[in-house]
Amino acid sequence: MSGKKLENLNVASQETLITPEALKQEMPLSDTAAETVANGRQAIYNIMDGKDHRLFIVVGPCSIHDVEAARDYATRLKKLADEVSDTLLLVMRVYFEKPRTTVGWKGLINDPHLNDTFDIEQGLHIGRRLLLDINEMGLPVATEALDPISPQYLQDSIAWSAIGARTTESQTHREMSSGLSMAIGFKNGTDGSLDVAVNAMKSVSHPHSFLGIDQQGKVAIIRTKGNHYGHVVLRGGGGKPNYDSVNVALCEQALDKAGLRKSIMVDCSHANSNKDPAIQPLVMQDVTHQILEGNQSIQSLMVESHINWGSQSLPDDLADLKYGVSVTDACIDWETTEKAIRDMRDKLKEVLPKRATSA
Ligand SMILES: O=C[C@H](O)[C@H](O)COP(=O)(O)O
Ligand SMILES: C=C(OP(=O)(O)O)C(=O)O
Repeated sequence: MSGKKLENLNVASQETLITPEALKQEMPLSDTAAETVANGRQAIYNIMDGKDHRLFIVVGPCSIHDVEAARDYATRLKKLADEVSDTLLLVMRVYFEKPRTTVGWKGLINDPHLNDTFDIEQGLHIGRRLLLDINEMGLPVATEALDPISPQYLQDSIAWSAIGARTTESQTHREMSSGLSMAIGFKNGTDGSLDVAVNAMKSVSHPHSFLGIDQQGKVAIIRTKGNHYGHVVLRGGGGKPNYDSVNVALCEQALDKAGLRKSIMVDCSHANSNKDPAIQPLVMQDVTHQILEGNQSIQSLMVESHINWGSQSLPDDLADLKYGVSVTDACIDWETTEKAIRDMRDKLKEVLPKRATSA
């Protein structure tokens, strides 16, 4: 046997993490919270199957960095969700894992103290506590499934998941999604390509076998049944939006050709807003107009919204952080969110119950 060290040459250290089972024993879902998750998932399935006339809207901060502000936001959103529930199903965007173009803060689970200490075990605890509390309020939750291990710790409390533009083409993420227990939205690529999302939907509906971990944290072969509730998320890309009626029609054609469900989510942010939050309400208005004009395939929207407008860089002294302002992409503020959602509800209230979806 060679004495040469050949592995882990670039690994600085390794630590064993709490198991998914132990975290869930410490922080179990209450009956009320479990009901919120199950009802939220079923309502989304019903919308996608054309059995529920409502639109679902994934709305909330680009990322969660302050759990108190997230609870404040959830309390406001729950009130609004109840008010518009005859027309819109509001699901709170609770994103803990941020895919970065190059480097940057990777979210609350990876670095919960926002200071490069990467206390992932604490991040899982803080994240799970928040998910339980929001579900306890009766508000269903949406997140991005980025890390292939973390779902075993958190996905029992999630009603809808996204695969991001940077990972829709990744086999690992498609395999994982084929086993997730909720509807999954696949973003088009950052260059605007739709093919990657269409291919992801094909892949995810099939069973897969791959490496993962079980509830005891042991490496396992995971064998999945396939997920039949994949759908496309149009987020724009390559410097161009794709929420307009021409791009939506092209997307419908591509889905039709591939024999896939014609269920489209429009992401009002990212390349569809050129990352300018002021554009998001305009995208919402455009989508409303498309539905009034007879569109049948847009079943959901995504909106990046926080308590206060815009974004901030992480300051050297965290005491300088502004309350309720995103530390990743810029968001619309709460007043604008309420207004845009109420406008949408008022305009679609009579029309949606009469709409025959094509999904
Ligand atoms: O939604 C958030 C960002 O658009 C995404 O995580 C990429 O961020 P970055 O380009 O700032 O790294
Ligand atoms: C990273 C995100 O979006 P995208 O994958 O579309 O860039 C997001 O929604 O937070």
